[in-house]
Amino acid sequence: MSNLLRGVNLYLIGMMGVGKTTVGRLLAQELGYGFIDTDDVIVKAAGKSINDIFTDEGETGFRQLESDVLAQVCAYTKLTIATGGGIVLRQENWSYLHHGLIVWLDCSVETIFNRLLEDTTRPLLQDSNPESKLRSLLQQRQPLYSQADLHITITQEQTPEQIVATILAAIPSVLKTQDVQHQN
Ligand SMILES: Nc1ncnc2c1ncn2[C@@H]1O[C@H](COP(=O)(O)OP(=O)(O)OP(=O)(O)O)[C@@H](O)[C@H]1O
Ligand SMILES: O=C(O)C1=C[C@@H](O)[C@@H](O)[C@H](O)C1
Ligand SMILES: [Mg+2]
Repeated sequence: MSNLLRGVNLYLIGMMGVGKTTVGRLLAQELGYGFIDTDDVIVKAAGKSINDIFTDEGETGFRQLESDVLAQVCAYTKLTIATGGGIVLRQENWSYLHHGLIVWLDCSVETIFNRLLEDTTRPLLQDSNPESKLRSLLQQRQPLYSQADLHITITQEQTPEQIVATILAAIPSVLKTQDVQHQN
């Protein structure tokens, strides 16, 4: 599989909890690519948790760190990059994302809500009504996520391995479109 993308980076975007980190790690193995998670890089660089970054520097401070990390990461090749759920919010980030192939992982709010019920590491979900917060975030972000090259809809039952197989099977169709575009 290592030749499938010819070294072009693959960016996973989508709502928090959809599985970008989980799927991205496996996908990188299948592609023979390195794996990077922008949230992890931010936490290491800042020396504190995402919750603490939001508390100390606000969402604006976090988004700046996120853009800085993305700008650095996109200088490399042969990477699968799991992004944070809000990476799509800043327009400048799109110029970095478009260096690679962008895959939107999409699933229902119910699935995300069930997965993150006990999880306190997503500051934007520390809300009196996290399910409604998820719905409004998705409504706001859907037009942005839909700018991805590939839209992969996943069901609650699909395993990470099955999702990886679905993505790998869909990649050639997108590459063909891009090749055709280059010829025109
Ligand atoms: N296909 C799956 N089936 C069952 N559980 C899953 C699946 N994918 C991810 N999970 C679980 O859902 C939770 C969230 O997954 P993950 O951290 O990969 O999401 P994410 O998209 O990276 O979220 P964030 O944007 O917050 O980083 C984790 O507990 C993970 O184990
Ligand atoms: O959806 C979001 O805005 C976020 C998702 C996570 O990946 C983290 O980047 C952070 O919790 C913010
Ligand atoms: Mg993640």
